[in-house]
Amino acid sequence: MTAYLIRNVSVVGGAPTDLLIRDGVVAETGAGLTAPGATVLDATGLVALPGLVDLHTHLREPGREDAETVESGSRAAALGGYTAVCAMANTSPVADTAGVVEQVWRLGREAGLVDVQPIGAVTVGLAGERLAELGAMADSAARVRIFSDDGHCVADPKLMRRALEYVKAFDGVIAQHAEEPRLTEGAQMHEGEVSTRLGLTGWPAVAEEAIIARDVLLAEHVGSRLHICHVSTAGSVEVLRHAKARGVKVTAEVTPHHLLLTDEKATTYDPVYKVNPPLRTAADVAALRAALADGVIDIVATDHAPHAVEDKECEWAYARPGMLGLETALSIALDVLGPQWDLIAERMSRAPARIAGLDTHGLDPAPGVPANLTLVDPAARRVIEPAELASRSRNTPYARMTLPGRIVATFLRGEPTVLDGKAVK
Ligand SMILES: NC(=O)N[C@@H](CC(=O)O)C(=O)O
Repeated sequence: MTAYLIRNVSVVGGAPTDLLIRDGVVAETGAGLTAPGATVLDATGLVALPGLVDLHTHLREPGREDAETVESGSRAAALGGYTAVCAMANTSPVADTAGVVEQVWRLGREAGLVDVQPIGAVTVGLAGERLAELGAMADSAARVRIFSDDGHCVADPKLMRRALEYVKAFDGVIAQHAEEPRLTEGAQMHEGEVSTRLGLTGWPAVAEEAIIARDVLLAEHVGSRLHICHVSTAGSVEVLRHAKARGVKVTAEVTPHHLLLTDEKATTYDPVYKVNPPLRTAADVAALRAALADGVIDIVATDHAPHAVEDKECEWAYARPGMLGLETALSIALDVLGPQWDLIAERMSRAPARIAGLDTHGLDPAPGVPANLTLVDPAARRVIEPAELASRSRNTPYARMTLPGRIVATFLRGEPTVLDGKAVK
């Protein structure tokens, strides 16, 4: 194994120091280290963060390998500074059995670019009718701890209650896609002034808020862990604030796009801006940013949702919802939060690792810690060119935008997956 001596790096925003990486761990830190035989990287001006952890990634394999594979999504993740991603269950077949989650887990190991932690479906086929084999997925080689029907809401309150009760046995968590389906029938975008102007059927904020309110009460009642996917409204933030003040075991994520973009984008009729939940108003964006800063929202999760060209470059009504996220998330966080490195490390690495139970991730670089880390150049600016992305899909909402920050290197267990801003394999 090659040793790496990273010179003059700011660890999570601290004073510059050297980091020696050897045998998969951070072996030493301090000024002026020497290490004969080590590969030296001059990291002057760079910031080292614990490798980012994405709690919400769609890798599309099995089933839609034309849009993404475990390998292409893993490469996109590494280039985005990630060392672990949690793969959503809405594949084809659905990841609702030990066999499918083990397949995804094994493909992740073979790609070897990030740790791929499969998420299991809550209900068979995401159909919302009966519970999937949660225990078998938990006991499988993939050791599933997060369960989600993401893309669909677990709408039946009795099933949701049973799922919450069931996963307590292995400290699991139910990640809810909060969308009351009766309130979003035919919805095309956020329900509000813009949808009225465009004459498009709206997805009202209350469809999200009502499910979150119900589920925090259920989680409190049964004493279970609940996680809320892609929170998108100011009202949801208030419900979560209330629940957390009561001591409910609830965590929540926000996506980069909900921190930056608004429903005004729909006026372009460009389906790249169609996403679920939809882009909301500027007031929602402001509330989400404040909640991310004060901790009511625990983490940034990408909801990386690759889609093939034919599913995106069509009329708005026929386009699939979803946006790419892995290769741009850190830049959006930097844009929105500024160089608050400790906050970025907390919201994009430490907290998601804790929620997912990934105990070798989310640890600040320090002696003895597994060398899962990323080096960021905060001064760099880059223009997003869809054709240059590692994802198999092209549906980024940031095409040709200039964004701050660049991932220079990523290390997974001491081996570089990205060097000089390029994937190593
Ligand atoms: N977030 C999205 O817009 N899309 C997700 C699933 C979903 O939540 O609809 C996808 O899998 O494409």
